[in-house]
Amino acid sequence: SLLSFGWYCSWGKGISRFSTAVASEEPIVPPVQIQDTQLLINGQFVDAASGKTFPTLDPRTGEVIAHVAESDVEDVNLAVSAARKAFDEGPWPKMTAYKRSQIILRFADLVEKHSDELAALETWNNGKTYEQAANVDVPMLIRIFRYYAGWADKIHGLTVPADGLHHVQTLHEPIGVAGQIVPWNFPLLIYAWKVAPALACGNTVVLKTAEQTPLSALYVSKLFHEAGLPPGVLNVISGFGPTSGAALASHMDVDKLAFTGSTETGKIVLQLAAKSNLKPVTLELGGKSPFIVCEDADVDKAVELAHSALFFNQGQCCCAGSRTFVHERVYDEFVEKAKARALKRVVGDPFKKGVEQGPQIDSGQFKKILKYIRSGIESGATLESGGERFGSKGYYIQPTVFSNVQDNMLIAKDEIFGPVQSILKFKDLDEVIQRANMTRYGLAAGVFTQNLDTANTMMRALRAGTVWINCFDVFDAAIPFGGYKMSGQGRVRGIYSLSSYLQVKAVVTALKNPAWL
Ligand SMILES: NC(=O)c1ccc[n+]([C@@H]2O[C@H](COP(=O)([O-])OP(=O)(O)OC[C@H]3O[C@@H](n4cnc5c(N)ncnc54)[C@H](O)[C@@H]3O)[C@@H](O)[C@H]2O)c1
Repeated sequence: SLLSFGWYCSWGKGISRFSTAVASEEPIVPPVQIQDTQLLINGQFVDAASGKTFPTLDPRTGEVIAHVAESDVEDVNLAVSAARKAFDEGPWPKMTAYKRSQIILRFADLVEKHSDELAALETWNNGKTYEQAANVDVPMLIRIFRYYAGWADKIHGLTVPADGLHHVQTLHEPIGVAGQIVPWNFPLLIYAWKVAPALACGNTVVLKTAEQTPLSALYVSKLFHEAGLPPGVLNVISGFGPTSGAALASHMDVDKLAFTGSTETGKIVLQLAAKSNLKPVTLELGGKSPFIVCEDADVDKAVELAHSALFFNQGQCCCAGSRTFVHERVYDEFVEKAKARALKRVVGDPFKKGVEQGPQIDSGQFKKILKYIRSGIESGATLESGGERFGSKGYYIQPTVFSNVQDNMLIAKDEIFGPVQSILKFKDLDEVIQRANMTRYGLAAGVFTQNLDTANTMMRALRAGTVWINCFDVFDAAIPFGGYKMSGQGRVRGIYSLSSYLQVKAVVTALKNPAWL
């Protein structure tokens, strides 16, 4: 399907020229019309109650793509009451699980049909490469919805052998209205991680998109209604965190809150939930994940994986392998090759075939990343490649590699969320385990070794929600994902996500004659 876009290959020939000059070329015109810019409440697209809108920008240029309705407290109230009514009175939680799963499957089929447009919209609004949006983000969204559609009719309780004259059973019921707040780095993928399990379990949803990337969630949610989703079951609002997001987190009629974003905002929403109705909260937050290359690792493979572990999605991944620990025996070779690989990385218009890296999401992130790069230089790390903006337009940053990074430098401690690789040297396993764990985060870790004993030790010793061994960024629908420590609470994906969208009700019935229990 990539080749079906004539424009996609129209720049022709070599991609090498793009690695030096993006600014001199006009951005490729995305092959998609923007239709949905209002709030989706109770199955209808509506303006914000205030009539306010805000611009959503193209990260390639900083120019306005569209003006989008800006929700605030009043709109959140409307969306929550639509979701409440759909839960309390509507058909969704009461229909057979099989029927729910059929609607979700129909939705996945519709997304598949529209996947080219959807990928283009995601690239336009986010800056990620079209190749990634089309081959990773959209197919994964489809896969996640099909996976949870499969769960819908396999959720059931237990019969419990309690002491005494009682028949005891548990009912696994939907929790009610789920409030969901998502970030901008994987707008569609994180939408899927949140919406799919919530709906499969029979809940209703109010989802607030990130202010940088409101468009793709509106597009797919319209398709959901075409697939037969009853009105009010899935409400999608665009808007800002401190207004709309905070109103959702503190709403008395929201029964559960799921948040993905920064650790700082995670703390805020947890407080808002506690101060209002004590709604349970799941949090997927930031990370500073170690990627550990042991002395026996295949260096070429490790270089390539370490490169993609950090630079994938412009370095804007919560689980980015942002501390590359390399054993001293292979360190020099690794640094040379990591630098060479970064210098080869193709930066340019994300719609162009062969481009590996597009722009960062916005000017705030762009400036923050450049500041961290300056801090790396000032604190004495060795700048091996990159270090500056790329081109003169938009939010592109050169693939940047630092070696000689020390644990106490800011670039080794803070989540940079950009294309900046920090390479640190280590001597032995106990030392690297201790240093890898010396962080407030605990989202993921990568280990590169051919020694089974080393792998077994590391997988147990590393305090992280995911340990990838000789691989990285494997995001299957069935694999649970979440953080230790300040990287979050709870898990998304897989069977583990279901429990955060279910209540367990114990039903105890007195028995007259226990003989047949
Ligand atoms: N662990 C994961 O699965 C995962 C996945 C993706 C991103 N992330 C993290 O997300 C962060 C990047 O995303 P971001 O910059 O959009 O994060 P952010 O915390 O600034 O924003 C995330 C969402 O929270 C909303 N928000 C902001 N302030 C709020 C408030 N006071 N009340 C309620 N909602 C509020 C925003 O509008 C947005 O929708 C990174 O730290 C990254 O590691 C984590």
